[in-house]
Amino acid sequence: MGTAGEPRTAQHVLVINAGSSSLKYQVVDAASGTALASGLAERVGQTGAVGHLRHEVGEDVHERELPLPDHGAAMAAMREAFEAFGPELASANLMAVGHRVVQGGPEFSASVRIDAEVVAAIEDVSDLAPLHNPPNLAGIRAAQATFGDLPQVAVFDTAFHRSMPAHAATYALDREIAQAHRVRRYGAHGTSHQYVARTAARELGLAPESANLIVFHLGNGASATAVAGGRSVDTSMGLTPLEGLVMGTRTGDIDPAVVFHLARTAGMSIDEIDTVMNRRSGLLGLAGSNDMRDVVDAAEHGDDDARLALDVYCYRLRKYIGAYTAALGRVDAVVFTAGVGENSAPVRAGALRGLENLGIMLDEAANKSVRPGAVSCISVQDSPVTVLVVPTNEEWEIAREAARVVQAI
Ligand SMILES: Nc1ncnc2c1ncn2[C@@H]1O[C@H](COP(=O)(O)OP(=O)(O)O)[C@@H](O)[C@H]1O
Ligand SMILES: CC(=O)OP(=O)(O)O
Ligand SMILES: [Mg+2]
Repeated sequence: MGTAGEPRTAQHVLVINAGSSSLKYQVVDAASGTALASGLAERVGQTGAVGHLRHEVGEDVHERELPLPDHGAAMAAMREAFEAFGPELASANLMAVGHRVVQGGPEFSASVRIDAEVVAAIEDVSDLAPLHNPPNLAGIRAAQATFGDLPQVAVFDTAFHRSMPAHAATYALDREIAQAHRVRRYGAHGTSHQYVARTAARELGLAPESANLIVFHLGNGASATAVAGGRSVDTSMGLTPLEGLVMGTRTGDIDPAVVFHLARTAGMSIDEIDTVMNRRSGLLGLAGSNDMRDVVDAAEHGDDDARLALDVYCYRLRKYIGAYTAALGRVDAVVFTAGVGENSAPVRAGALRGLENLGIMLDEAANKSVRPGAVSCISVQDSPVTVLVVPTNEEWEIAREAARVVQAI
């Protein structure tokens, strides 16, 4: 993160990422990526829990407990924190509010200025990202009420993946049913994949239009994207962010018949199965924690459940490397990003184990000495496929998109 107190330009964007029980925010200079302030409101709308707000300006951290019954209250608390601790949030030095929106559906292939029609369209596709879009919309409404004088821009997780060819986006499901209900692969994390792909191409000395990459965004949610010539040509998340890789609490790929089986033989309702597969599975379901640090630690101390969870997680990554190598034909680099991808050497090593025949040769020492926050090359010098760790910066990408949309108007 950069420092406060730099000269004010007209490039400052307030970036909002509203999750189901949280509100993350940053004021970012779209031109430089410098974050002037950032914060996190947690336990939003959780009955019986007291909310928590953490507001950071440079080195200063301000924390506070207070009731946060909804995203409107979180937005108000954020505004109070800016008033008390800075920086000033006047429209004179803020050009836009940029919102992360996970699902843009078939409608949106690029970022847009938010108006009533856009809000209605985001609402219309909420059933395609039931865990993500409703809180994203709550964040938009709260920001409109609080910062009505500023342009608001929606930046969609799905937009980068709209370039996917039909053969990657189409499920072999009854065509009429699929069309009637807009069932196809949409993907997610596109803002991160786009930022990381561009940064990786630069690191490789390639023009973005000529880089072929396999990008792994491994956070709490996790996804892989095959990037050909700078464009997404396949991605592991599908209709919703449940498909694909093993995640903190989500199953990723699973036989859909598991749903019928649990409904018929365990008597579980669709909502119960949804909750199990989205919130109680993945690393949490296999090893008792959704935090990869706990899982690696337990595995290293001989815990068999954690060992298996780690093996399942890494094996899934290896399978996607094989699949996307076939999809791309030529791979310039495999790229790791987000919380797990940037920080976990054992996961990166596990994902790349035994792939020398695909031209992927890890430098074990470089893998173990990756500096947090820096772009690193972790393959041996003559590895045909380069392996990179690239810190993601979704907030900067959202700020750039918001600035671009506002300047184009
Ligand atoms: N040193 C580390 N080793 C392994 N995993 C880590 C480390 N630091 C963070 N993580 C993982 O990163 C995850 C969060 O990643 P992040 O990209 O911040 O996710 P999200 O944006 O989805 O909340 C945590 O759940 C944790 O498992
Ligand atoms: C789409 C998605 O999974 O997002 P997150 O990783 O923020 O949960
Ligand atoms: Mg994230």
